[in-house]
Amino acid sequence: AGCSWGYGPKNGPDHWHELGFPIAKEGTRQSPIEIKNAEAKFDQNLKPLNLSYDPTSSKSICNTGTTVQVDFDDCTDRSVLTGGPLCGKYRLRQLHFHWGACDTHGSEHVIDGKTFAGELHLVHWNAEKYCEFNEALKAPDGLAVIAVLLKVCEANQALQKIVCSLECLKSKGAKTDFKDFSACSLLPSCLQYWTYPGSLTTPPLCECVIWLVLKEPISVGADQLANFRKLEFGPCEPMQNNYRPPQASKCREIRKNFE
Ligand SMILES: COc1ccc(C[C@H]2SC(=O)NC2=O)c(OC)c1
Ligand SMILES: [Zn+2]
Repeated sequence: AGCSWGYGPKNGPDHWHELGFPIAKEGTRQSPIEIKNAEAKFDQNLKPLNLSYDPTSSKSICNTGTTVQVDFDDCTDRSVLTGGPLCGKYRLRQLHFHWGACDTHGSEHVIDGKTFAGELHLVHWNAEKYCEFNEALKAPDGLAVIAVLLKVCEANQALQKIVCSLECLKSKGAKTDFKDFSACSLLPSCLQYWTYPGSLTTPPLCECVIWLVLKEPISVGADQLANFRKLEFGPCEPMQNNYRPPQASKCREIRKNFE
């Protein structure tokens, strides 16, 4: 088997199509994209996002080798997302981050030409319509991912519990208990969003995601973000720039629930 995908010069986003994921090049709804606010259409029928997260549903936090990820118990409807453009109940499965080598870039979505220092993804799947996550991956409405942009300014108290756990997650595969974490504490106060049909932003790049990109970023302290960069992809390879750049919009409609 060829070298596995990653974010390096030989196995990064520009190579994913030749590493077994042709959809990277041939797909019609690949993510992330650049969001141009003026071209997004206000849709009065878009409902507010309705999040009901049970903090006791958080289980563990791990270094996946490409990001740091908090996993939740998604066997029942303990933490769910409804509303927005969504039909049905989407269960929170995991949250993870993307960030840069420096504070000027690192986000996956780009807003009117502006890149952010990083991006938080809260991954949900349509457990009302599909029996299991892997089935949802094959469906155009299988997943709903909330994207929150990270801007470097004051430290973020809600992030601190994650930042403190990073020192024991340096190596790929490291994992530790992560109980009683309130995912909603990471969200900004304003939940206005852009929404568009897209994909996973890493292989297998399935075109199964309804994206919900929040307009309001959350803050992260410069030294908090510096701690993320101490994680490793692999031995002596600092985990940074683990983001895919924007992909062709291919005339997709982006809607927003604000004027
Ligand atoms: C095999 O299933 C997968 C594989 C990868 C991811 C993670 C991707 S998708 C995203 O939004 N950001 C990422 O890094 C995933 O997430 C739902 C599901
Ligand atoms: Zn992601």
